[in-house]
Amino acid sequence: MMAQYLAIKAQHPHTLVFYRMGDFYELFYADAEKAARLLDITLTKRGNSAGEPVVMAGVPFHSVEGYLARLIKQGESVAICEQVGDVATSKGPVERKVVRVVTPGTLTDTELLNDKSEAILLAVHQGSRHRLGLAWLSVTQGALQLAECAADELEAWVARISPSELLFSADVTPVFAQRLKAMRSAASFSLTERGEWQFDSGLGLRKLLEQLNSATLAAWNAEELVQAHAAAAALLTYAEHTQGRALSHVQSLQVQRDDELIDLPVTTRRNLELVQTLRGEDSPTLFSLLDTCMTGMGSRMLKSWLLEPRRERSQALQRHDAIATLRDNLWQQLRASLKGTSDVERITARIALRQVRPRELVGLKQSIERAAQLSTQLTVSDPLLAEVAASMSPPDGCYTMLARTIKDEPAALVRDGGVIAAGLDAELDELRAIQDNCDGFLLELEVKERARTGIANLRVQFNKVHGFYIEITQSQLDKIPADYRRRQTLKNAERFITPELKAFEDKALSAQDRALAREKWLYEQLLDQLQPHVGALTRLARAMASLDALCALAERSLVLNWCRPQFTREPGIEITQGRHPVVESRLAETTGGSFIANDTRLGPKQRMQVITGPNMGGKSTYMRQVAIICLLAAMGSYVPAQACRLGPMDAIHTRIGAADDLANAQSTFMLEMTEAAQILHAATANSLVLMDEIGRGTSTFDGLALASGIAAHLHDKSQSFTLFATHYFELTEFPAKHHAAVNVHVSAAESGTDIVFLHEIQPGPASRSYGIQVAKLAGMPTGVVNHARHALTALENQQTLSREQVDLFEAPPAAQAPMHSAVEAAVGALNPDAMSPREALDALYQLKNLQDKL
Ligand SMILES: Nc1ncnc2c1ncn2[C@@H]1O[C@H](COP(=O)(O)OP(=O)(O)OP(=O)(O)O)[C@@H](O)[C@H]1O
Repeated sequence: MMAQYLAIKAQHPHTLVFYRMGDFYELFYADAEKAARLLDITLTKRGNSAGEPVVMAGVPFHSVEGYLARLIKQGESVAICEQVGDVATSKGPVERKVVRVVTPGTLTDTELLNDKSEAILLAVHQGSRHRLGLAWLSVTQGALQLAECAADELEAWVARISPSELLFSADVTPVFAQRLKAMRSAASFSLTERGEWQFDSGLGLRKLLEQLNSATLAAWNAEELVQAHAAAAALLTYAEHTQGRALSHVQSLQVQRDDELIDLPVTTRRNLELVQTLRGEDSPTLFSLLDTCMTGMGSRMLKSWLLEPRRERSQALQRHDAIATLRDNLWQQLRASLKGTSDVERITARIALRQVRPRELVGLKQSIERAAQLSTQLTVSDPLLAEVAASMSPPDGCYTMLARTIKDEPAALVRDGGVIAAGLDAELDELRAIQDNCDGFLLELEVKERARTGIANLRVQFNKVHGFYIEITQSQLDKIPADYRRRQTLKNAERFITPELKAFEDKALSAQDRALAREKWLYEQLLDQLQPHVGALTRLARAMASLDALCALAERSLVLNWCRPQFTREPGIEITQGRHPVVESRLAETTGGSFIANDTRLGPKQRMQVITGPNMGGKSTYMRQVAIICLLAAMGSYVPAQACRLGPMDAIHTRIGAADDLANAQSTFMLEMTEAAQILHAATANSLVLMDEIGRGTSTFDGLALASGIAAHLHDKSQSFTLFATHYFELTEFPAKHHAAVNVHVSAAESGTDIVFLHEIQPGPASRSYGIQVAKLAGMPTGVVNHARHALTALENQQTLSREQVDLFEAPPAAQAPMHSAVEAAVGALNPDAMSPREALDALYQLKNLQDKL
């Protein structure tokens, strides 16, 4: 047996092998030690193999899901090795085989998956010329996605795709491998290395065509993406390897191009608390507020809309139209029908993978019935809803097939029997009848034997271990007939069997085994018959999910009093009485206070607001609310405002104070500057940029100087729509010299030495900063507050005396032409890809000459 185990283990060296032995999955040697540590289970030693005791640990098979979940959460993968041979006929150890490999990115078990998020498997191929190929999919969703990007964009892509597991080739460069590891520690996905031969673009193209059952990828615009094909090869090979079969349900492909989506960098997702709070919790976030979906698939769809808003706005417009239609009462009826529907998307994937459980099929049957009901409720002219209704008409015959085949309340597992409905199969019905007649036969036999032996308390019974028997108490033993054979002795009784009872037992037990085998066979038949419907069921699932997400948005818009946004061709952001939805609902829940709504006007002539005002005044809230409103509109939702008109948008960038990133050895200031630099490089005239107190991580002068430089760059070069909150009063002079910038401030009122926040955005700069009043509010000891007041007066007096007029915004003197500019210009003109080795050598000599002349 150990030889068999070691052969299997050799094929799965990096995976924990769960080796089935009777009612347990056993782990051996290093696997056992690791599992004992991770799962806190007992390590034992048994027997001997190659002169050493075998170290092992085991988990009971019926509770394996819980253990798997814990291991996967810790980033481990597990190969499930089952007995596939027949125990009765096997000589030596029963044949065993790895039937599937459970890994973080390829989970399909409902128990192991989070309802509201996908487990995504991503393969990254390091191609030539700094191009990377990406391919990803969620096995339970069956939608393949491809993309190619420049090498330096990988972090942003990975952050957006948010994989649970990332595959990379064994031959990537060490620097690339290092980058992947850095990303892993930031986002906690597992990294899986695969043989380089699996990242083959020819293989990828073949596999994609096979999967899509097509002769070309032209229809998907994916023909040229050779690097992505290579990634797809590794992705599909690995996914098939883990499932132990081809993924027949993966029938759709989508190519993502980086200029199609509104760029939401990692920092933006974090700072806007889209799906996680800054503390890493699931709520309160924008998503937790939005997600009132009735089904897990609806929630997942909604999340993908939120995190992947498109620049092109026709889809968002369609959703706005659909929400407008649903708001007329329809949403309530529809949600009532959606309530309690099963996760058709995941069930369908599990049908394709032949892992589906009987009760899931009952759920599917009921959901198909609901879908039919929903599509009749959806007789509206709205194009998107009409499309949803059309996709929801159930595949022909599917419902009847399920209804005829599966019992209404089947057992949890096929191996337990009691799954297939009566009346489907005559043979099964007959085998079941034999078992059902059992009770009657036993009663009859009991009466007969009592009469024959004259033993009044004689009992005929059955138990799983000993089978059928006649039980006679000690005192009556002298009355037993000659044909009674002893089966078992108890303290006060003996158990016997007779030839007649034995014959019945054989028949009944074999009927039970045969019925079970027949049920398994019929179940497999059903899975075969369901396979052709997988495509239609996937469409139905996606339609239901979209409808659920749209209904949730309609419900939110009514309950939270949101309005329909308008899109304009002209650039600009015009929000009337906008609110921050999460802060607003938190306020209502906690203090019952009402949120102060604010207007925002940004356009070509007024691109930047310099925002000042006291701490706690509401600057961050205001800036975030603008970004959230833009994002909600772009995803197709209504928005928390009275009115809203938005021009085109390509990105939302945010630089908002963050804690030290100790894991990556970056100080607060370094992080602040890195993030700001990234924004300055990426932002365009159609981007929204939020800058919150930039420069505060260093000395006042350095910080102020940097902040003014950054503001000038955003105003003059990027020309982005910018909200720039600052505590540097000097910056309120910025708008005087920059025509497209204005001062606004959050209002506060003083009463005596205290301060009252009004949270209103008003034109003009703030008059002062109220830092000391806020510290007092925060419970700072009176001594410290008095000391600070005194020190502040002294500082202010000193500054007035020595104030020299410094023009912060004066353009720097034209930088002297650097010594090597001619060399730089020549280097800039080179195109290495287009040069022959000879030309490259000549160019090198020319450069050397140039430098000598300088
Ligand atoms: N418009 C508003 N209406 C009602 N309450 C608000 C509003 N804006 C902010 N608040 C409340 O004030 C608190 C502080 O807001 P916020 O963090 O935006 O202030 P801030 O000006 O950015 O402060 P700091 O400068 O210290 O970062 C919020 O948590 C919220 O409770």
